[in-house]
This record gives sequence, structure tokens and C-alpha cells, in this order.
Amino acid sequence: MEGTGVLSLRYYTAPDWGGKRGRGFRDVPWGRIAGYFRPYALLLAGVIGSIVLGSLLGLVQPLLIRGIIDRAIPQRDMVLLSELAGLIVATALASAAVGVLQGYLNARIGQGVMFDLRNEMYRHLVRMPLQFFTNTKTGEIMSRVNNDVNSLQMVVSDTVANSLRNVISVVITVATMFALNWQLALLSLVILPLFIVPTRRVGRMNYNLRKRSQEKLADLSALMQETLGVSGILLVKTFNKEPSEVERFEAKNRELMEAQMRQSLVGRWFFMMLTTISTAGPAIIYWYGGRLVMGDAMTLGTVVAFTAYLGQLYGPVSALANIHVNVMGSAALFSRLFEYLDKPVEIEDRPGAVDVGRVRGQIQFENVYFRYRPGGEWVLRGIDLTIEPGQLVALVGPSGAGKTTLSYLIPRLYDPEVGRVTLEGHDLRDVTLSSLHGQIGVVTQETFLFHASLRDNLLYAKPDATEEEMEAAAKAAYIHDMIQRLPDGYDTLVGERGYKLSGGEKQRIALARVILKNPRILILDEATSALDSHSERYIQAALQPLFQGRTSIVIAHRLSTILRADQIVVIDGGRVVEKGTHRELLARGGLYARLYAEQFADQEAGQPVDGESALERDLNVAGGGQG
Ligand SMILES: Nc1ncnc2c1ncn2[C@@H]1O[C@H](COP(=O)(O)OP(=O)(O)OP(=O)(O)O)[C@@H](O)[C@H]1O
Repeated sequence: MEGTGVLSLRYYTAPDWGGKRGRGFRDVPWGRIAGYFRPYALLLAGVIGSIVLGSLLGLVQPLLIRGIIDRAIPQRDMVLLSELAGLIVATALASAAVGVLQGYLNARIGQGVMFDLRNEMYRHLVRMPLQFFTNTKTGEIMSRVNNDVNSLQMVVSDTVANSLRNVISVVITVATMFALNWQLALLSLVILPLFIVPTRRVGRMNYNLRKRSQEKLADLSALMQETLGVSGILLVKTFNKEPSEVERFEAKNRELMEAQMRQSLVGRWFFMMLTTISTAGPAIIYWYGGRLVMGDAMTLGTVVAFTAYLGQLYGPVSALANIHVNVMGSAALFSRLFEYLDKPVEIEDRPGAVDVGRVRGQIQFENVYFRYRPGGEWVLRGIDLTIEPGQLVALVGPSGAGKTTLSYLIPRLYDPEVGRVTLEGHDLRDVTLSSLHGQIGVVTQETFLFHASLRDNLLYAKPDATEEEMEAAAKAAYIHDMIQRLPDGYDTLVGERGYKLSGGEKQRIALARVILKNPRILILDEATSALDSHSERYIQAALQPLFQGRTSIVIAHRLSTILRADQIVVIDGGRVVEKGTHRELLARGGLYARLYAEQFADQEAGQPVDGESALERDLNVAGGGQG
């Protein structure tokens, strides 16, 4: 029954197919969809060829049976009988072979289209602005790339190939039936609608139920994704929510079960009808044809051949009856994917964008206004700021003041709405993103490590670095010795499913990674999470060489960084409210002086900044003489 379109809806996720009230046939971008098949035109021609061949082979069998009944048996011709029986086997084999060929071609086309679509999706998604990722659930993105594209594969093979096959076999079979006997052919065609009408109804019901159970399944997956992750399960456990989460899961799970039960019931009904009608059809043909045979108006073999042809018609005709559901369902899937592909990339190279080359690192904010949503509240308001090459700038301010946002404008993760950010006099929007990113290194608060070896994680910054360069970076970040003590050293797997590094160790890996990249401009969001004083000293020692010889913009949470800064920029409510050195700002007695008293003054003061010191001696002992 693989030809029945109803069943081929099995793997669809729930595309938003609005039925009669939804998108119409004309709203579907057929041309664009066809474009994905164009590279496979030759293979498609092969599919059509094999379909025609398969249908012709399907016609031969009933004729051979007719020959056996009408000629070989009455004439007691053993040779003819053997020949015809042998031919039946041979045609069955041949049509099986054609089926395999067709399946192969189908898969090639389907997989090829999927391959292209997945690549196109991913290529597009990685270029999307940060905003897109902060606004979209990760699960949703995954679902588009995986489920929707996979569902499309079904659609591509089912809808395209089956529809073609069905149309061709219906045309050929009906033509043959008319050639054999037009009265019986007409009678068969009268019976067919009996079959089509209920199939259509069930098809529609089935489609809706499938959509529903897909939604339920998606709900269930979302719930699992949320609660069964490390952060989620931590929350569940510590808030003692295990029982209530289990309850929530059971409720959703029950809904899923009920939806699937109903779906399988509809399936049963469908099969019942199918069986009844597919027995009733031949019965009617035998009854009427039998009378013709009795009146010598027809041979017995022709009647038998007719019922065989009728049987061959059921599948294709019922599939064609549901072709609308199928085609619109696949069109909806394509439309959903197009929706993603059509989302503007927003931040991309302008035509004629220039390569910044190797910069000295002068950055200027000129009257910069920025907000996350058009019409929303300004997050940055009129920022004017000049950062000289090689300077260390500490951004301080209350939580939510806009420090992170400000720092994100430098690597152009966002563009200002008003004003401009310049690098060495170039508006950032006039330089190529790749040359800009080549000059900037970013260390975020939360260190992200790929599930790969430490070596791969470090080399991510500079894939062509030598072993010596990599180790030198690790030494400078005071992490080399620790790595060497691991059983697999630099080959230790880290990340989600790998070796768990402590917070301080991860930070030092992040620092080593950026040291290896050796950018002209460093953007560092110092971790707020308090480390023990031992790890803290390592981090500080690692930061020291990092700041040297490059422009550094640091969202500072460490007193030592602030004290070291050439310029402290105090942000409040999206504005620069104070600028200066520690001494100047303290003397002013403004916001900085207050923040200092609240946040920083109690941090261990008098951290050594350079030179031989108690810290370095301490590190030399603990780290075995690194650096
Ligand atoms: N992706 C976003 N979409 C919408 N609003 C955002 C987004 N990111 C930040 N904001 C808002 O912008 C404002 C500034 O946030 P930002 O992260 O820049 O502050 P911050 O000074 O770095 O704060 P903290 O020190 O707490 O990290 C906040 O009010 C925040 O809620």
C-alpha cells in the first residue's frame, strides 16, 4: 500500500497548513521549490522513465494470466503454459528491479535536495545576527534544520515520485482496460468513486490527527530538553520539583498517547474500508463479467485480467485523491524553511567594504544610540568615547547599565541605530567582517568549550599554530601544567560530555585561546563568579601579559584590573557618566566612588601588578615555574 498518499504522511512534522482558510494553491512559491530540483533534472527524467517502464510491466502480468486461462489451459498446451508462467515470474523480477532502480533514483534526488537545503540553512543561520539567537529557542532552530528538512525528504520522494507514478499508471491502466472491454472499463470507473470519497475524508482526518500528535510530541520533547539538561535538572532537584515535573510529564505524555490512539483508530477504519471495498470491487466485476462470459460475450481470462487491473488502480487512485493534502503539506514545509532562509542577515559586508588590515587599535564611539527592539527603550544613549591604541579601558557601572551591549558593538555583533563606531577612523560598517574579527579577541563571562580535545579548543583560535605556540599560550595563561597533569594531556576531551574543568580552569583556557589568537583588540567580560584566592591569582597573572601591547576593553569586576586601567569609563542607564583614572574618579566622589566603596574596596587591595612579587613566587611554587 505504499502508493496510498494517506500513509505517506507518517513522518510529517506539523506544518502550519491552514486548510481551506489558509494559504491557497497560488500562494505557494512553486518556482522556488522547483529550483531545488533543477540540479537533479537528469535523475528526475530517469525516475519518469523507470515509472513508465514499471507501469508497462504491470500491464503485462494480467495479460499473461489471460493467456493462461484462455489459451494454454483450454488448448492443453504445456509449452505455452510453461512459457507464460515463466514470463509471469520474469516480469515480476523485472518490475522489482525497476522498483529498486526507481527507489535509488528517488533517494538520490530526495537526499540531494535535503543535502542542499541543510547546507543552505546552516550557511544562512551562522550568518544570522546575535539578536536572532537570543530571541529564538535553540530547540526551534534545531527542529527546523532537522525535522523539517527530514520531513521534506519524505515529501520529496513520496509526493513527487508517487504522484508521477500514480498518474502514469492510472492513465496506462485505464487505457488498457478500455482497450480490453469498454463496458467493464466503464463499470470499474463507476465503482472507483465509492472508494475515493471515504479515502479523502479519512485522509484529511488522518492529516489533522497526525499534526496534533506531532505537536504533542514536540511539547514532550521541549519539556524533556528543558528539564533533563544540566542546568534544568539542577533547578528541578534543588527546588524539589521532581514530583511536579513527573506529573507534568505524565500529563503531556497522556495527551500524546491519546492523540496517537485516535490516529491509529482512524488508520484501522481506513484499512477496514479499504479491505471491504477492494473485495467489493472485484465481486462486482466478476458478477457482471461472469454474465458476459456465460453469454460468450467475453473470455474468462479477460474478466480475471480486469479484476487484476482494478486491483492495480486502487492504490494510485486513492493516492491521487489525497494529492492535494500531500502537495499542500509539502508546500507548507517548504514555506516554513523559506521563512528562515528569508530572514535578513542584517549584519553583513557592505558592497565595497574594505579590509582593515593590521590595526593599531584606536576605537571611537561617536554619539552612539542603540536599542534591541525598534521603538523600544534606548539601551545606549549618546555614547561618545575614544579609546587610544594600547589602552586598557575598564567599563564599570551598575548591572544592566549597558556595558555588555557597548562591548558587543565593537566586534559588530550589533550595529548602532544612531551614530557610529569607528576603528582607526573607518566606520565599522565599511569594513569587512572577517578582517574586523581577525583583529578582535573576545572573552565572555561564561567560557564555552566545544566537545573536543583541549588542543582542538585552543587551536580554534589559530588552526595553524605550532605545538610550541599553543603550549606557550597555555603557559602564559597558567594552565599548561594543569593540562599536563591530566591523563590525556592536551588530548583530553572537554565540553558537554567530556572532562569537567573548574570555573577558574575554564577561564584560563579561554585566556589561552585568545592569547594564541593574539588580536590587536581584546574584549574581556571578567567573570563575576568569585573564585578562591588561589585561582584568582592565576587568572590575574594570566591577564597581565594579555593586556600588554593591545587595546583592551574590559567589563571589569576585579579591583586589580580597574587599578591597572588607563581609563575607567563609568556607564549608567546607557550613558557614559564619568571617565578618568581611579584616582581622579575617587576624588570626584560620584558614582564611581560609590561603586568602588560598594563593590571593590573590600577586594584584596594592593595586588601586585608586575615584577617579582609574593604572588609570582607563590605561582612559581604552585605552578612548577610556569611563565
Ligand atoms: N538580547 C537582548 N534583547 C533585549 N534586551 C537586552 C538584550 N540584552 C540585554 N538587554 C537589556 O539591555 C540592557 C543592558 O544590558 P547589558 O547586558 O548591556 O548590561 P550590563 O551593564 O552588561 O549588565 P551586567 O553587568 O548585569 O551584565 C538591560 O536592561 C538588558 O535587559
